[in-house]
Amino acid sequence: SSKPVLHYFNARGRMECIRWLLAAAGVEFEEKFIESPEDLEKLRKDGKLMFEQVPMVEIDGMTLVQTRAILNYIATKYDLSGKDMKERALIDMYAEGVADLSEMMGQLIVTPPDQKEAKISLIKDRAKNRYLPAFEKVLKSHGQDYLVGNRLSRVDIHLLELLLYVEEIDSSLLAPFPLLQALKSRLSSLPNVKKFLQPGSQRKPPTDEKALEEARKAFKF
Ligand SMILES: N[C@@H](CCC(=O)N[C@@H](CS(=O)(=O)O)C(=O)NCC(=O)O)C(=O)O
Repeated sequence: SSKPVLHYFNARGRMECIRWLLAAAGVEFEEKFIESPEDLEKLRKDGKLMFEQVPMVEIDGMTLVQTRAILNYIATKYDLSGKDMKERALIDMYAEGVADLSEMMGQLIVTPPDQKEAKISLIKDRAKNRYLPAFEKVLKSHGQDYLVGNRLSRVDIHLLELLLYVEEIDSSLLAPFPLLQALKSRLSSLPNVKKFLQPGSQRKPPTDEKALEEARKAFKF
């Protein structure tokens, strides 16, 4: 089928931002879930995983791995990476900031219980005092509806995804940031995003111990 095919386990992990970007671009995609070590081994043996790892996306005749490379390809293809070099530089800069906080949050699920509390308070501190203020300031600086170039780009989608994760941890964290709250509701009502936010879409729930167990089984970590 001409639809992209996403290979990953049935959870958020590193693939969720790719699901978000495709959905926001209005691109239908298929998913092949890795549910056992054999599933992963087969992909490896078939030479589909350049670094023996997933996420892997089959798109336009290519077998892409490396999350950022996949995101870059999708963003460029669907005109979500700015109109020129300077917009692209801002988009990349902001997207890396989103990725840094997302990475901290993504590690929570594999943080030993005795370190979880400390990790959560560090994440809340970074969100409240470093990352969210930085994005609020960008919106305040230009008064536009999107972070870059006054039109939708990949970083709006990445930030929306992050804001939802921040709220999952502590819904009061967005309270000091009215422009981020407004961005969140504007983006959430874009038709493609609204659809992805509905129950029954390919958006994944928070990773619970069960999903982690599944991944551990398949990845033997
Ligand atoms: N830099 C890679 C890292 C990918 C990665 O570490 N994948 C893990 C799975 S997960 O961390 O995304 O859940 C993997 O395949 N691990 C198996 C292995 O490295 O042998 C990316 O961004 O895609």
